[in-house]
Amino acid sequence: MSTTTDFTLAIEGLTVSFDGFKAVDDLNLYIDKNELHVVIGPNGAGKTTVLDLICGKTKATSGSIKFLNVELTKKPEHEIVRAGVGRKFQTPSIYENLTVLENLEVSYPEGRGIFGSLLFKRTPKVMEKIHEIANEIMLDDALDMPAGLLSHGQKQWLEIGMLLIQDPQLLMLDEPVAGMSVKEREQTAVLLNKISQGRSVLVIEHDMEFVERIAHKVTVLHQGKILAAGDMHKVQHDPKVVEVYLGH
Ligand SMILES: Nc1ncnc2c1ncn2[C@@H]1O[C@H](COP(=O)(O)OP(=O)(O)OP(=O)(O)O)[C@@H](O)[C@H]1O
Repeated sequence: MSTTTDFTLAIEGLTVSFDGFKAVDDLNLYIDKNELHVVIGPNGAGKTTVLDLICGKTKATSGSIKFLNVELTKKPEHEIVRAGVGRKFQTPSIYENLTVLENLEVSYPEGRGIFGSLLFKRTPKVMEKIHEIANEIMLDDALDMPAGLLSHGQKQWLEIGMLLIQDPQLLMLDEPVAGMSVKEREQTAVLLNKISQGRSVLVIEHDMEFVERIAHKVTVLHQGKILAAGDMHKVQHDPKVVEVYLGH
């Protein structure tokens, strides 16, 4: 049996109040290495707030977030990123005027962002990593293309690549397939499956067909609390989940 210390992410008793309103209320959530965990739930359930708490954008009122056994709740956002937590927001934040290759290059840990990259050397090690990631995100044929010309789905993959190149141990994605075509959704499912190998992935998603394809475990949030948790089959057939979420 796993103990708390074996988990990549162990959240216990996590609570945040906004003017007395508990957006997240005494949450416990554990994610293993190689696990792709999906959080679902109705609008306003607290899903985005959980990601905000993990990445340090919002500070917890009480409770604990342990990442690889290190307490995150008191750390500033940049230290949490450096510790190995990557987060992708819904709208991609890529550099549209730079090529795919340059976008990956500026995201390389020693690239130090867009200004540092002026002094940055394209060593064989860096180029190898860029090609490896480009291949993984299905953009190896588009390396010299300005990112602004990519399709919506490809822009999302590029941003995932920009996180992967930093080799995070926990990757968090907020509605990764919103606005994607059917084919892009299928390709994204394969991609997420691949990138969960060797790390932990936490996804917020509303598209249940997609959740069914990717989730190893599902947590259903409702009014800041866990309504149900377990594998997809279990939560899908939970009468409480059907009542507040899936039945609508
Ligand atoms: N900084 C904040 N100040 C005040 N209230 C907030 C703040 N952040 C979130 N909330 C409230 O907390 C609740 C949970 O919001 P959250 O965005 O986490 O829900 P969600 O499950 O992600 O919803 P959706 O599916 O619509 O994105 C909402 O009622 C929201 O208005």
